Amino acid sequence: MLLKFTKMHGAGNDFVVIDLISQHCKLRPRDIRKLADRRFGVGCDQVLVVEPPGSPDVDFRYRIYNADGGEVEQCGNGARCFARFVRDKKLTNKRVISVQTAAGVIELRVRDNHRVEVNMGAPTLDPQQIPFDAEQQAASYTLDVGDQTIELGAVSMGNPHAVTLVEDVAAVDMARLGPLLENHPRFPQRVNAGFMELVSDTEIRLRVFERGVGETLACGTGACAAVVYGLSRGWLRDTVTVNLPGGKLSISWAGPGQPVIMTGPTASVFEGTIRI
Ligand SMILES: N[C@H](CCC[C@H](N)C(=O)O)C(=O)O
Repeated sequence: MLLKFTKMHGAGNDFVVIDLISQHCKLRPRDIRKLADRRFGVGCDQVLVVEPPGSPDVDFRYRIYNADGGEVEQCGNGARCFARFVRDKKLTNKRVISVQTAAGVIELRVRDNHRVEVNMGAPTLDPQQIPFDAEQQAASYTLDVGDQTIELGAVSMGNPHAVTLVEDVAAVDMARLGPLLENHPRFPQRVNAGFMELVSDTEIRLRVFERGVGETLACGTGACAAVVYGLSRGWLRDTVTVNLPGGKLSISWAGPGQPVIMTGPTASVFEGTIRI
């Protein structure tokens, strides 16, 4: 079957976006892996699938698949690109769009110059919800990772994140530490591994080794998790600029029980069709 797609990115975190409202096909994990393959397919970090709403009180449902073919709960950069996609494709003309994801309903607000603000919902720090194996919830945890002991924060934005404070993100041995953390046995559903460097109490640098993908140029939920951890530790204020290798995101959080608000760019790069 020939499948139409749109190639997009949010701060360099790239996506193949597929409208399964006007097209009808069943995407198996091997189809996702082919779409995401940078040589045998289109190439992307995640595949985003647009579906009709499952209930009358949301505008759309969107499914998120990592490059390894696994479906995941949440994708911050993807949510922004989703909002741009459904408006570019005239599937809606709303500027405030509610979307059902596997982690719950999120609200997208389209701002000027293709920027989108996303209410990502409230973070979870309860280890059982993340999930993360720990006796009890704590401000940080120490983990044996390879031949190192690493202190990190554990946060869920609907998907699991481990955040480590470092002096210099450029010096992180991502190729070695990333996979060790992603597959650490104390994260039973694996984890996205973020490395955060403090620039000031309102600015950080961040690199993320994403579950199911590897290092990406940006990770929206990772940026949210890093700010939640940094603010919880008293290192950050309530609105933070997050500098990622692919671009900048603005993250705001008013504290426990409050939603995290992420604002950032979207880009639509090309359209195509692929034989699946
Ligand atoms: N790799 C993530 C999903 C995509 C998250 C990221 N691309 C974002 O922008 O939030 C996971 O397995 O939970």
